[in-house]
Formats: sequence, C-alpha cells, structure tokens
Amino acid sequence: MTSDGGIKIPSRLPLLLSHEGVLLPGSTVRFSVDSPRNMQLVSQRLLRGTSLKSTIIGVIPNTRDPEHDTDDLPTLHKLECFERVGNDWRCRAKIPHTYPVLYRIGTAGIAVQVVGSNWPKPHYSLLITGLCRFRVSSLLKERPFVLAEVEQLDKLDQYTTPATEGAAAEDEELGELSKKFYQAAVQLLGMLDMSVPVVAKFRRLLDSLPRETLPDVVASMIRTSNKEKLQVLDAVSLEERFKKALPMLTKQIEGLKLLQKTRKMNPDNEKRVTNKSGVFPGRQFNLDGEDEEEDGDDAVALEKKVHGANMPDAALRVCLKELKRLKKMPQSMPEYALTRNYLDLMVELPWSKSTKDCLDIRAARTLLDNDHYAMDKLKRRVLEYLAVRQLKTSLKGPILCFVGPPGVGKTSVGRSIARTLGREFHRIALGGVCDQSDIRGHRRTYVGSMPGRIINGLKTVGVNNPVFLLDEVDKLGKSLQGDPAAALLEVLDPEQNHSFTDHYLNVAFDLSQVLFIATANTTATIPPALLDRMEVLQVPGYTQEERVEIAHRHLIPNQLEQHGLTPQQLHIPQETTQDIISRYTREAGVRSLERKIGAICRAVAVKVAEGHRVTKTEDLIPESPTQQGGKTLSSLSLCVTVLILPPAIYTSTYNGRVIREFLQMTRLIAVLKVCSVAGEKEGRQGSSQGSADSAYQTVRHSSVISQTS
Ligand SMILES: Nc1ncnc2c1ncn2[C@@H]1O[C@H](COP(=O)(O)OP(=O)(O)OP(=O)(O)O)[C@@H](O)[C@H]1O
Repeated sequence: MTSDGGIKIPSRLPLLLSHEGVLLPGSTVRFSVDSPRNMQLVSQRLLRGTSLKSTIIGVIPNTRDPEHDTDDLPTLHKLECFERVGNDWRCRAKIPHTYPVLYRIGTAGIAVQVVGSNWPKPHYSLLITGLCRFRVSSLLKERPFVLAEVEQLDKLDQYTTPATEGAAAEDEELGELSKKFYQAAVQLLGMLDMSVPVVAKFRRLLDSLPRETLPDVVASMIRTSNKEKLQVLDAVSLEERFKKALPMLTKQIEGLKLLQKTRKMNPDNEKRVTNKSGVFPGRQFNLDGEDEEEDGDDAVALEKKVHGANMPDAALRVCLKELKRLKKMPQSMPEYALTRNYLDLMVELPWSKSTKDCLDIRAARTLLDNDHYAMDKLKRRVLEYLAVRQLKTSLKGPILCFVGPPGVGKTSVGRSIARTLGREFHRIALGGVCDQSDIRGHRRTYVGSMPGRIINGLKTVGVNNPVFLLDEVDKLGKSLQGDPAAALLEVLDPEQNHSFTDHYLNVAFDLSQVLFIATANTTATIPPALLDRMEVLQVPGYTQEERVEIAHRHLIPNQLEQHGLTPQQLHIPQETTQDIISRYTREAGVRSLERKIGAICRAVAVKVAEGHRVTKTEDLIPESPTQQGGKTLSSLSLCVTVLILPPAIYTSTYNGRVIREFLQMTRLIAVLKVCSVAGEKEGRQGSSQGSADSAYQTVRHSSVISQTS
C-alpha cells in the first residue's frame, strides 16, 4: 500500500453499492447490507480475508430509486459513455433519466466492524471509515460482488501530516477559503453545547485535522442531505470542495441563529439545545435527504402492544424497562434483536386471553364414545373428572396420567378431552428430553436463548387455558444440564403453578388455568415425586374382537379418507380384518393394524389412480353376479375386495395376479379382485347394484377361503 508517491489504496477494489448514505473520506458510517451482491462482498471478501488489504472496499452511492432497484449493473460499455475532460468526466451522449448509471466517484473505506443478524431478515451491519476518493475506471466483474479497477483521487498522506504543515502549502485563494471555512466551523461550535459528546468530538477534530480534510469531515458531521453530500463527494479539487461545503456550514449557522432567536422569545424551550435542534444527525439519511422516523414508529407501535397485552403489573414493568432500553439502542446492535424478540414474545403471550369452556357431560359422553371404542373404565373416569369440573370450575388438579402400552389411544383420548371442553389442544413430546431448559427455557444471557416448551406452547395456542398433553413422561432423561422431571414438578403442582417462572421470561406466568394430561407406557421410570402429583389411569390393551370393531369403526374409515378412497372402492370384510390381526400384527394397541390397513389402501390407491379398467372381468372372477344378470360390463366404478392368503397357498392358486407394490410394502399378499360394476346406462346403477356387489364379495371371499383351506 505504501510507495514513493504516498499511501496508495489497491487498484482493484470490491464495490459496495449503498442506498443508505454517502461515505466521505475521514468520516465513519454504519451501513446495513442486505442485497445479494453486497452480502456476498461481506461474506466472501471481508469475512474471509485475513490481510488489511482485504478490509478495504469502495463505497459507491447507489443513486437509483431503492424501490425500483434491480439486480443489473451498468456494464462496461455503459461506463464508456463517459469521456475525460481535464480533471472531470463528461457524458458523451445524452443519457436518459432512467438509464442505470453507476456513480463514478466513490470513497475507499476500511471496514472496521462487521455485525451479522438474522432479524428482521438476514443482513450485515458494516462500520466503514472513509479513506479517500476514487474513480471507477472499469468494471472487472459483477458477480458474486462488483470488482472494479479504480483510480485514487485523494492523497492519503493528508491524514498523517500535521495540521500546520498541511496548511503551509496552500495557495492564496485556497488559504483564504480554508480560513473562512475554519472560522465558520468555530462559529458553529460556539453556538452549541460542548457537553454533548458529538460537539466535543467536532471541536477536537477541528483542531487536530489538516484544513484540507475539513470539508469532508464537517459535511459528514453536520446535518446535510445526501444530495449535498454527493456534491461534496463529486468535488475532486480541494477548492471546489471548500466552495461546496461552506454554504452548508453557513446554512447551519443561519438556522441556529434563527432557532436561538425564537428561543429567546419563548424561554421555556431554552433547555432544548444541541442534537435535537438539528445540527448533528443521529444517523444517515436516505438519498432524498429525508430523515426516517421508522424507528420511532416501530417503538411506539411496540409500546402500544405492550400496554394492550393485558399483562400483570410485574410483567408490564419489565416490558417497559426493556422498551426504554430498546429505544436507546441502534438497530444494528446485536442486543437490539434479542430485546426485540423478548418484547415480541411478551406481547404475544396470552396473559389474560382464554377460551370459554362449553362443557356438557352428555355431549362429552357421546363425543368420547364416538371417538373411541371400548376403553370403558378410562372413559368413565374422564367423565367423572369433567363432571366435577362442570360443577366446580376452579378445580385444582388432579393431573390425569394415562398409562398403557403403545397405540391404545392415550394421546387420542387427550385430544378428545380438549374437544369436549372446547379448549385448544397442545401436545408436548417429552420423550428423550434431558435438559431442564427444555421445560424452563434458557436465561436470556445465553447465546440463542429460547423460552421453554410450556411458554412456547402457550404462545402457539394463544390462550391461557389450553389442554396440554405431556406425552411420554416416562421417557424423560437426566443429564448434566439438569433434570427436566424436577422442572416439571413446579408445572404440575396446582399449588405452585400459578407463578411458574420461565428463565427466558424471568417473570411469573399463571399456569393454573392450563389442563395438564400426561401419558406414559409405564410408571416404573416416572420419578416418584412426579408420579405422586398425578392420578394414574391404566389403559389396558384390546381383545381381538375389540380391535376388529375399532378397525371397522375408526381405522378403516380414517385410512380411506386419508388415501382419498371411498368405501365403494375398497371394502375389507370383517374376516379379513381378523386375519390381518391374528396373522400380521402382534400388539396390545392398534397402531400396527392401522399401518397394515394403510398399506392396503396405498396398493388400492395405485390401482385406482392408474384408472384400472377391467374389460374381461371373467379373468378375475369366474362368476360375477353382474354377468349372471346378463349385463354388458363396463368400468363405471371399481369395487375391490381384498383377500388375505398365506404366500404358499396364493402362489399355487392365484399365480400371476400379484400387486408388486403391495408385496414390497408389507408381507401380506393381497388379491385384488377388480370387478367392474355393470350397467348399460349410468342411471341404472343404484342400491340394487350395491347389494349385488356385497353379495358378490361374500361369494368371492368364501370361494377364496375354500381354496386356501
Ligand atoms: N379405542 C380406540 N378407538 C378408536 N381409535 C383408537 C382407539 N385406540 C387407539 N386408537 C387409534 O390408534 C391410534 C394410536 O393411538 P394413540 O396415538 O393415541 O396411542 P398412544 O396410546 O398414545 O400410543 P403411544 O403410547 O405410543 O403414544 C390413533 O390413530 C387412535 O385414533
């Protein structure tokens, strides 16, 4: 970087195209970067580079309207539309207003800080200190980021040369200009409050910096529009720069004088000096020079939400305190996103939002009976529990815990209870949880901290009286990160849970309205203290007959619906279900049976989706009732009968009619008999046809069974 001609910037610079503000040499500006090209520049150049050179980038003001900005850049030949005239560049041809012209002059800067954040969308925040002006000679590449050949315009030595020496070399006119400028700056300072940090900094810089750097530094510090800053950036010659910046300074002085005059007339406003009076901007402007008030609006909206969330006093106090901190933070600060997320969660939580219970014991009984076959003991206890709730709404406990083998319907009973009460349902799977922060959340000081599952669940359902199903409490683990079962003790204890404190929230949340139901496969592994807080209800396995009934009442209709089939397309006789249960499932519950039925449905779905047409049904069915009726066969609708046969018998009797997909999925062998329902005219199909079909199926079934035996 150093040569005989002074300090040099690299001749090839990656360019950051910025809508946000204008970087002038000697100033430090924070840029928020979110466009794809600029993001690539940060991730591939700034974050990967290890040398000082790799931290130097060129900042080019993007003068295009941000709303209509596209991804395309002006190409090389477009840049060649310009020609050099003396020290300046002129356009060869008249360029239309909308023509995408890349700004030719920019500021090389050194990236002193890079902060990444994912909120509200992925972006980087760059703190860049301007070094010197450059002019883009040619664009070398456009992707992944813009790389350009540049020509350095300012000397970098001026910042290292002491103020007095720099001033000595100036010619007369320039000396006069710089003197005027310095005096104006001192006059401005005299009108400001020195206790304000930015004013004090301005004073320090004024005395220590060489005079030729003052126009850039002052223009970037005082309140100027981006258009004005661009004029200063464009002024390559020092004289022109002074000429452009001086009016800005005098404008500020005039403005302040006017303000002081009005204050004298209205002494109440005397205290309000400095920054708010508009001399120094808090942050950079957009290209139109309008200062955005978005931040303020956002904070005001959030404050409104905080007040409208109906939270208890303690929570409200914490929120207001956090909100106050948030207002003082710059958006680019990593903590801003954390505080913002916290406040968002606090306002989203259902502090006082609940659903109204619509409990009718008769309706509850019907609903439970409709949803579940058998399970009489369990249903009776659940109804007792609901009846007591109906009589005494503020019932504290007990917490019901359904214990039984897998697939006996514990979870689905929990869901039914929520439905009967008209409450929101939320399932919290506790299997394998071995960190207590899963239940209680992380403290906010941790990186990536989150609330626990209870608070998350409440946020999801949006009411404070849902039914929470704590699934698989017997499978809670223990680790160095604490014992989640111990954390659950507070949650499940009706005497304590009105002030449950999640570590992330750090304020108490009332869980007393939440109805907790737990499920487990065994009580052996449930910690005694936890078991003691629950009333255990055993859910035994089902008998063969019960399973057949469950299959026909619930599982088959459910599976048909899930696979988009109609009962006309697939009919599974009771005997077949019995066969499936006794030969292909060995379980206490009905989950495996449900899977087998699902497999049959899938196989049939393939056939139906293929638009399976059987023109010669006699191939499949030796004697079809429709043929017996002497009707012409057509494939107006499909009726499929599934018969289950052991493989050996199947091969000997029904060779060649195997549905491969079905065979691969299960070890069942299904013989699909596709029977075209006959009918010369569509209108003639009716209930008589349905009964013919079922009669036919019975015939078919018995014929196949007789062949197997
Ligand atoms: N008596 C029943 N009536 C109707 N369907 C039932 C019955 N028992 C179980 N099922 C059905 O069986 C399936 C499995 O039930 P569920 O998931 O509730 O079992 P579970 O006991 O919670 O199992 P796990 O202990 O493995 O969590 C569900 O689709 C459910 O609807």
